Amino acid sequence: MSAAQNIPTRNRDGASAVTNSFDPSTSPTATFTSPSNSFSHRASQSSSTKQLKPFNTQDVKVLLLENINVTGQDILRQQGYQVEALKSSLPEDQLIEKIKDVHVIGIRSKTKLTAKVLEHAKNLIVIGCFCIGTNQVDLTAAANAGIAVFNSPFSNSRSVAELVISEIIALARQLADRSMELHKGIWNKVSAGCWEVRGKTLGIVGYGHIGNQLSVLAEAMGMSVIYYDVVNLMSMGTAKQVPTLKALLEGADFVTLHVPEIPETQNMISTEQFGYMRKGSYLINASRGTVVDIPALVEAMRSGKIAGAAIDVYPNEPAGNGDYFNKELNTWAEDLRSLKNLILTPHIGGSTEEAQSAIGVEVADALAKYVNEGSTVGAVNMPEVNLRSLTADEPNHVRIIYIHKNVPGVLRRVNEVLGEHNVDKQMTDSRGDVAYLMADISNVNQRDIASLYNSLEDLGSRVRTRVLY
Ligand SMILES: NC(=O)C1=CN([C@@H]2O[C@H](COP(=O)(O)OP(=O)(O)OC[C@H]3O[C@@H](n4cnc5c(N)ncnc54)[C@H](O)[C@@H]3O)[C@@H](O)[C@H]2O)C=CC1
Ligand SMILES: O=C(O)CCC(=O)C(=O)O
Repeated sequence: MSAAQNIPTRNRDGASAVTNSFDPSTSPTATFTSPSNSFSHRASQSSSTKQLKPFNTQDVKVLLLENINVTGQDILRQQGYQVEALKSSLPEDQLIEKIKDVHVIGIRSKTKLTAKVLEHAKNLIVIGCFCIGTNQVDLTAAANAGIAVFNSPFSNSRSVAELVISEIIALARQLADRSMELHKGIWNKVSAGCWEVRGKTLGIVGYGHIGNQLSVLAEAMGMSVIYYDVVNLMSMGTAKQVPTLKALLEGADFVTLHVPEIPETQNMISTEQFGYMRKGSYLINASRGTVVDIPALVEAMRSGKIAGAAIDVYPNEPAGNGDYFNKELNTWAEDLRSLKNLILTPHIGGSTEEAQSAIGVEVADALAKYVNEGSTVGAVNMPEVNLRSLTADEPNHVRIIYIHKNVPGVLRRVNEVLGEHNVDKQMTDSRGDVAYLMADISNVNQRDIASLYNSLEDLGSRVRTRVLY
């Protein structure tokens, strides 16, 4: 039995459709019985045109890790899916065991969905990253296995920007040190080395969603803003783009990093770059832990070159709350903990009620739309393909999703199969090695569905076939 055969598909009589759901030859009646059964009982009442809910949604198994917001959990449960939600991430061996069984997985930044883990995810059709970053997922391995990946591209950008603004002032005033001292009962009223931020220059590396927000907020506090980005961008306010990272480091009092984790940003700030920074300047990293060479930062702070830093992200982060942040996890953890004017936060840039609630809704909606209707709009590793939802006025329609290798001649062969029927509408697109085809076919009976599915599965180019509605 192929991997795709364990994906839930339409079941018109409410019987379980997960096991062997796409194998009409072994179990035709388990999946496609009672064609006369009306769709209307599953039609959504919320829109003026009733939209169909496909197959038995209660057969869809969802695993949510890392304390996904209740807004997202609720949306997925309302679809009827079986949702298991855990508070923390899972170590690789446990993840491999759990992922074997599920059709949908939701994660945040800590769960590593590597090619090795995905190899075991035989039933998985979609991954939801309830965050911005998708570096924790092997996007190519996922696409090649026909697994779509969604994220939330900007729901927590404002939260990160506000955290960084608070850190700029806190670092300039050595706020964390004064607070820690007083917690220990020590009164230490000092002004030496403490500054206003008004009139200082903020250097933003990576002028995307977060960098933009930050730019506006910093100027409102009277700061000048310069930024460095690999693409030419429109400046917010009076911010100025500089041509090189070196120029930014030489020109800024505060440097803040907002780039993705990609090979080019690995150790982007190391000994050489600290060398370019102004004496007494500050560094903030709320992007990804691998962007800063931490031993080089420790050295730059010990030498007095860098007057303070705020670090929110680390190359290795604990799986959940309560776990230790120590040298077993990152060899230099104790060095960081010993430094003055160094704000350490546990990857909370996007951790606000507003951001988490918005992300929950955005990603859960995208997952449901993908599972139920096959829409890849917003996917980060697949071409964007969508057709309007089928309605209750269109009985005996099926939607075919055919994810296939992007090689010559496939569409001709697929259309030979589909051409036996009335293709109402069809859309196809490719991205890299993978192509995605969606077609709505009318007046299809049960036997047709079985034969359509088997014919598409038999084509050598197949990555994954799904039949919806
Ligand atoms: N600490 C936290 O909780 C959070 C961390 N993040 C991290 O922040 C990163 C940035 O987020 P957004 O601003 O939303 O991303 P974005 O994609 O909107 O912007 C990133 C910018 O970096 C630029 N860039 C890429 N490579 C570069 C390079 N080598 N040098 C200079 N610029 C480069 C891009 O052109 C783009 O303009 C995310 O990828 C994520 O890793 C995001 C949200 C929360
Ligand atoms: O809140 C999280 O778990 C991750 C935030 C983050 O780093 C992101 O959105 O990329």
